[in-house]
Amino acid sequence: MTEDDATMILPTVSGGAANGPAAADDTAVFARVDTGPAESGRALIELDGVGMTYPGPPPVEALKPVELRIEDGEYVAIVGPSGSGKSTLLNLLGLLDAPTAGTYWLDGHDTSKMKEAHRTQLRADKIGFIFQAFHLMAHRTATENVAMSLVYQGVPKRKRRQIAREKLELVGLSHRLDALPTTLSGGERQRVAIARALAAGPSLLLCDEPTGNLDSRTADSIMATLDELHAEGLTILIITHDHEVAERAQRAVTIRDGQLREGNHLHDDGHHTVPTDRASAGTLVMPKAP
Ligand SMILES: Nc1ncnc2c1ncn2[C@@H]1O[C@H](COP(=O)(O)OP(=O)(O)OP(=O)(O)O)[C@@H](O)[C@H]1O
Repeated sequence: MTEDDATMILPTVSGGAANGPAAADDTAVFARVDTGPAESGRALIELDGVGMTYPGPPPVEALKPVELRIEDGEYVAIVGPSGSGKSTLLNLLGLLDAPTAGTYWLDGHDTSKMKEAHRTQLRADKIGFIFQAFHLMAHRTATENVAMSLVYQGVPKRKRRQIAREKLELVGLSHRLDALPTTLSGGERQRVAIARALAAGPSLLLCDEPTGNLDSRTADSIMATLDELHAEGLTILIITHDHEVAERAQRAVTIRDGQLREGNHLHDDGHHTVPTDRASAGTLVMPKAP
């Protein structure tokens, strides 16, 4: 198991604006001092005027400057049609890319002041990723796939394997510890991916269409697992265009043409709108004028 292997766990983001104007001084990581009015919870994610313009040519403003607050322990779905900016937002929230405008606070850290190495470490410490296509390493066992995610944390090999086994047991795969991904069903592969995402004890689970490759019954059981993780206190953010997946979340936010709006407005005929009074204490403010 090498660090090169570990870097393969995350897909690379091409054509983005990483290391753009947001990257600055690696030493400047400020803990945010909350001097505002008392909030009902602690913000895990705060976007302050965060925007993303791909340089092009021609330049594409994929995310207009937005404000978004997600509190620790929330379960939020971001819904939007194709091309609305979901992947752009996911890449920013997951620290896979840096915004070209605004400030992103993750768990009190101003990520826009960080250099890439620091962002990578913060990402490994705080965020677990689940992708539609699982992104498992084909020639590694389930245990190895999970254990590799801990290489960045400097966890000794023996401990990595122990944690991997524990997480695989947690998602119901104690009988498949040494299985290769090709011998697992789609649902089992996604469970390995969930175990991997949980290995480092993240604060945030970022899920990109987690059931997109699964039949409806398997999808339901994966969503039930996410429900349980949320009940145990994990903050979960799902990016999806699937209405049923979005409805399982506590709160929905719609993205359209790079702009955010509270509630599920994926089908704007009014029949599928999730009332915002289902939302928890998190707040979202309409984007500022550019
Ligand atoms: N690297 C890039 N360079 C230039 N434009 C880009 C780049 N990546 C995305 N875009 C554009 O930004 C907009 C938002 O794209 P994004 O991939 O975030 O949408 P999406 O909602 O994830 O779409 P889908 O659901 O189809 O994956 C689109 O107009 C897209 O063409």
